[in-house]
Amino acid sequence: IDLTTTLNKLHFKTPLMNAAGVHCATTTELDDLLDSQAGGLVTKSATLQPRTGNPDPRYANLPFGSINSMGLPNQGLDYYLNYANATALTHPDFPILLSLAGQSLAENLQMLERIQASAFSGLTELNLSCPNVPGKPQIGYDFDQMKTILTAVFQTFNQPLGIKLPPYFDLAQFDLVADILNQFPLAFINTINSVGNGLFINLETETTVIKPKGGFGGIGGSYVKPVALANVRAFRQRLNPAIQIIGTGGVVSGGDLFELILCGADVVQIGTTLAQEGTPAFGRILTELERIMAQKGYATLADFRGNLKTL
Ligand SMILES: C=Cc1c(C(=O)O)[nH]c(=O)[nH]c1=O
Repeated sequence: IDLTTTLNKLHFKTPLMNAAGVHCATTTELDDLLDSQAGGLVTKSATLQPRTGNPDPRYANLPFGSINSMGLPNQGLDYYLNYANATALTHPDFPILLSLAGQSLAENLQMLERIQASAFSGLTELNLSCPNVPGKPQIGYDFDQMKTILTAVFQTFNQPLGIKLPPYFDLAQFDLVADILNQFPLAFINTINSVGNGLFINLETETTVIKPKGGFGGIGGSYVKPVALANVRAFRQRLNPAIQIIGTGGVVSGGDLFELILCGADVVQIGTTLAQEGTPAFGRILTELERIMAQKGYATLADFRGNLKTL
């Protein structure tokens, strides 16, 4: 069984990695990912300066997933850029993605210029879908702003770039967003980010379970797998084949991983499952995938990638 895959110029030994924001905010967490069976890693979405984020409790595990309103806590771009450049020396072939979530176009352009001026040779993921910074609407739902940002970004940045998208729930929106994205030389899209602004209640105490934003937060885990499958499938059907897809959302088992690849994902990320199970989740899920591939007679991921059949 050959589990290798590529994303732009990066070669992945396995198609599974962390989702930005989970187990990737500090060098300790990032080194943990390096030593795991993950095929690559992505750093916590960065802003130019460090941020402490929203007040606790800002994350909760739920019966079928998780809710979070972290508020973009991170160590600042230079911390992650330095980690990426140091790791490239010790692990030259390990794929590293830098995630950015600037709070303005100017901040995103400043960060891209700093990355471009550095020795960084990995992939950059521009997060257009953070649902948890109070007062900041998700760029991914403002199509004019998304177009403006992508135009400016591609005038500034000449390294491979992908974007992290929020989930969409309407076929006309898939058409509209894909039409915008197909106008740009994107290396990849990553879909989906958490399903924004859900609410979970503690029935006993009649309270919310997280503090920020009155308890509203991004939903992840099994709850969102049908949404992730649909978004990967819809964009694979609509996007220029040169734009690859990272599939994220609701992956708990090897079967879930298989399904996202069947919808067209080139690489798959886990967030909630990694938060709950730790890095052993990578080996468990990959072993389950290999068993399914062997049972079905598939030797490589390309044997079934994107081959979902309809009735
Ligand atoms: C970058 C901020 C994000 C956050 C956050 O830091 O609150 N949570 C998410 O579920 N997705 C995000 O994109």
